Amino acid sequence: MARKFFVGGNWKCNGTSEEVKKIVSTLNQAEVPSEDVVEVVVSPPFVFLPLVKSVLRSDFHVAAQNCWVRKGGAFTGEVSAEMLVNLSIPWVILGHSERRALLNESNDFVGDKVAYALSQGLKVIACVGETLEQRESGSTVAVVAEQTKAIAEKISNWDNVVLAYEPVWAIGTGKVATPAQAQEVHAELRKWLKDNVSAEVAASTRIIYGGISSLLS
Ligand SMILES: O=C(CO)COP(=O)(O)O
Repeated sequence: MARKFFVGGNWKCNGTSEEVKKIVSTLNQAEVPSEDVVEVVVSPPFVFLPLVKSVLRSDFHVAAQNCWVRKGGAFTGEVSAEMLVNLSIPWVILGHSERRALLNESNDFVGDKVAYALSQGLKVIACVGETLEQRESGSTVAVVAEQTKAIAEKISNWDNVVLAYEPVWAIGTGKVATPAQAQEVHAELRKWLKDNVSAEVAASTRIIYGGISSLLS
């Protein structure tokens, strides 16, 4: 079966409620192919999730940008997977490079988060990607494979996972990966899934690119 296209917008830690409403109103007027062809998901900061969900067209969906690694409780400042499910937030981004780098989220921790979020019924956009230093030293494939392995070891069903290849050097830097550079790593990730998970998972898992596209430059 063909993989459905997936387009996501990560709004990061930006926006006011007025700005958020404006962006949603623009998105609501956009002409895009039907939901059967392309899934469109936007990811506002936590506090705007209910607002965005209430005004966003019904064929587009929302994603949280993070969630806690296990059941909620005494974890000040965190938001649990259960809370997202309770508010019918279908998606969550996990393992974003900004959180890996700035908040020291390890491969293991991200793997645990992905497993827990999936166990609660969330769909996960799991991010992997190498730094510029890692790319220049030739370890891109090893780095993304290690990050993917930490997830693969903890989950048994990939149906609700979208793998996002987001090279750190192309995130928020204005630098862009060429389509060929993105495709090369996507192919390696698909091969990794085939060799280490299964041919079915390799064929069905959507792998997307994150970072400013060279198509936009
Ligand atoms: O982080 C991103 C997607 O998750 C993309 O970031 P930029 O658009 O800032 O490069």
